[in-house]
Amino acid sequence: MAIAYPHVIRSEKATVEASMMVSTPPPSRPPVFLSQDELKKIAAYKAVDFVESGMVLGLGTGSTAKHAVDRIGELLKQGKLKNIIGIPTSKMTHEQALSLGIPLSDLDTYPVVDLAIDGADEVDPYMNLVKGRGGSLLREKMIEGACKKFVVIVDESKLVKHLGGSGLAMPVEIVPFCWKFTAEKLKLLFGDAGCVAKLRTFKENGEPFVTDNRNYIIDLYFKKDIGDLKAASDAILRLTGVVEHGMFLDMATTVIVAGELGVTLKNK
Ligand SMILES: O=C[C@H](O)[C@H](O)[C@H](O)COP(=O)(O)O
Repeated sequence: MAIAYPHVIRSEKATVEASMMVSTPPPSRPPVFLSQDELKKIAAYKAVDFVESGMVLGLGTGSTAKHAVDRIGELLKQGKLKNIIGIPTSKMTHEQALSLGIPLSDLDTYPVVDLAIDGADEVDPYMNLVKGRGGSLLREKMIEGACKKFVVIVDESKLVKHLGGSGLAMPVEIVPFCWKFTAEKLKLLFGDAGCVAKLRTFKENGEPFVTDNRNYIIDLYFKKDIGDLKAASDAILRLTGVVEHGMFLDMATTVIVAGELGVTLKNK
């Protein structure tokens, strides 16, 4: 069930409704228009409610997870959280957490993580995810795979009927050696789904995007549903040259979705 925000109006439809209200008496409290970033922040703050003092925390990467890390830093500063150990899922989050004074460690020292909070690029109805459009999928999968609880935070734009359904990238991290060869193999794996495989590059100079682990990313785009996700995952991982892919199957334990009607929590 959705937890509604009081006096919130969002979306084009709601904006029209709000503009029609001009000639009517103003409501006792004015409507609030929430941006996508504000929705991300709402989901992130809700997830931080699950954090308790003494926890070892997986710290996610991306614009949504950034709000959660900021919030954890704030609560530590206020003394409302104590003895937290953060395990960052990227160099970027590492820098952010350091700047906030969050004590950091790694999986070598803490092989079991109490809770991870992270965003996602797509979430299907079974809580399977696409991640890695920011390029951090390998460290994310290692850390989130070691968690007792993995809370995913998204705004409602991330919900899809099936993975790949947004028409946007499904990232695969590969070694740079003979990347064209690996990209071609990936494309051929999903020929039936009308797959396009593209090396991720920087728009400015066309240079390949390099991950925190010094690898490349091949972005897969599907015209059709790829079907059996477990079979797809196994097939990708069997290719020599592939390091990891961005499908996070059966890993999320909670998904928090912030939308125009409120926040929904789905647990496994
Ligand atoms: O590599 C990036 C991560 O998987 C992010 O968690 C994911 O791309 C979602 O990012 P955002 O919250 O910025 O949409």
